[in-house]
Amino acid sequence: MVERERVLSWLAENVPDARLKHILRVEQTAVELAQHHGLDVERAAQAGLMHDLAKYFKPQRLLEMAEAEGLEIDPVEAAHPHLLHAPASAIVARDEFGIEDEEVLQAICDHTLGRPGMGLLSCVVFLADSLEPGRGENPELEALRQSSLQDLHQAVYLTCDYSLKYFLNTHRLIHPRTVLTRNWFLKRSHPTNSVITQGIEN
Ligand SMILES: Nc1ncnc2c1ncn2[C@@H]1O[C@H](COP(=O)(O)OP(=O)(O)O)[C@@H](O)[C@H]1O
Repeated sequence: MVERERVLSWLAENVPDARLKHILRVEQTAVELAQHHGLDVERAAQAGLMHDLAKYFKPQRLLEMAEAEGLEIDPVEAAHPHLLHAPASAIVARDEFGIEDEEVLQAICDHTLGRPGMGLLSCVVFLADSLEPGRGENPELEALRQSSLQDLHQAVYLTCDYSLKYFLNTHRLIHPRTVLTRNWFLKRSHPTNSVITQGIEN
């Protein structure tokens, strides 16, 4: 088990204070969600604490790490290497802190874009990152927080919808994996609803 103190002192050197506070809120939110849903609290805390290790790495460094790891780089990642901070954080967790738990590493890797079929620990960290209290208070966020307590799968696609609306409204490039994640969890949540799963034909 990695010493939390060692991760915290590494973070203090590598991310600004405001980000450290966000990270601690993500850790706490991930713990609460894991407790609520009967998941492994220790692993949720570990992934939450380490999800943004590489958040402040420079674009060139992120690209080099992704290439060295043999990761496929999507055109949106090539345009915005910052998106690679998620897989890069998993690499740091493994190489700097010796994390070997594949589920923890995967949850760190998928915290920004999700992934179709991702496991419940990944869902918890993905949701904790988007919904931790510092993300603000508005009726939509409050509804997402409620949803995350009721049904993790539903909360994932609703949170993707929330992010996608923001990206559309602000005219940003959208990484296709957010759409794939959203569709997978939407279908998973409504398997028999043909309007949702097949589209509206008329
Ligand atoms: N699906 C996506 N497509 C394009 N950009 C995205 C997508 N998801 C997140 N981003 C962008 O990537 C950056 C990192 O996202 P995130 O890890 O959620 O950041 P933060 O924790 O700083 O809010 C942000 O600048 C965000 O706008």
